[in-house]
Amino acid sequence: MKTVNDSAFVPTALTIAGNAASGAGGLPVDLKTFHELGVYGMGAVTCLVSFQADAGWGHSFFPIPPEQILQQIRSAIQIRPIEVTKIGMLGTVPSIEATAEGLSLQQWKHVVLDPVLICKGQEASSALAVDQALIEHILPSATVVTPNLFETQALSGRQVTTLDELKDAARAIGDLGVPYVVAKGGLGLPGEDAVDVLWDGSEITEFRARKRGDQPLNGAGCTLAAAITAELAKGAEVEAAVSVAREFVTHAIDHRQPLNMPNDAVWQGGWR
Ligand SMILES: Nc1ncnc2c1ncn2[C@@H]1O[C@H](COP(=O)(O)OP(=O)(O)O)[C@@H](O)[C@H]1O
Ligand SMILES: Cc1ncc(COP(=O)(O)O)c(C=O)c1O
Repeated sequence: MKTVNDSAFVPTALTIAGNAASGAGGLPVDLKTFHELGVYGMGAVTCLVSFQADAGWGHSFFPIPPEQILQQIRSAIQIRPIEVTKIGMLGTVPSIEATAEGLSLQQWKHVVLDPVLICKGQEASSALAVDQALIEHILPSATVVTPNLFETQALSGRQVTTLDELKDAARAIGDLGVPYVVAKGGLGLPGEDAVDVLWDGSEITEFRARKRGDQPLNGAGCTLAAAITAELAKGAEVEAAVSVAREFVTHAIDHRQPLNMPNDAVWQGGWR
């Protein structure tokens, strides 16, 4: 590896995620977040997502061939040393298998899994096969997993309607073998605050922010997981990384941008 100027060297993170043409989900969100937090971002695209304005904003989903997903991961780790990766939408079972093979090419300090099962508004039944394959092939490599309320229920097999149930579900997901679980209550639990919980195998820590409005925001979940990834790439411990990421996503929500789509997009710019 060439090193020209060590003081200019910035930490690196790899995102393995889908591209949302809106710029408000997946790989573009991750790279914007990495950049804003001072991390050199690299990317392997797993699928292409676009939205059809003339068809009720339905999703159009196109998977990248599995061998190309593997090739991108191999290429990224050959180009620059990477210790930390974030996994977003994989979308299909073959894509999940290719990603697992890519992960097995080297040791990772942290693998942050945002277990995106479906896009906001997509048919819930399509999540089932993906859910099982993620548990089987990716979860064993993950050091941190960041499920939203829907994904928390899917991964834990429990209904979650209260904060106590969210904590129990986070513990249950930890029992699947993931060292750190960040279960996001977000807008889905009652109360004035959006509450997330971190389960580290022995303690629960709560992270709260006043709810900003009552509409979901495109890119909030990706931004949170990408910010955790960036902080871990800079050497933070997991709890400190989640704390910064919570502040960062709240900033991005406060700077939301309107889209010609049902929900606004978060915007990461202007952070500190
Ligand atoms: N309206 C909101 N106000 C404040 N925080 C929010 C709001 N919506 C989501 N969050 C926070 O943003 C992050 C992403 O949450 P969420 O939208 O539930 O994830 P996802 O995008 O994966 O569904 C979490 O930290 C959640 O608590
Ligand atoms: C490619 C891709 N990844 C991830 C997501 C999830 O994004 P969010 O951060 O809004 O949960 C979406 C949603 O549209 C997407 O299209």
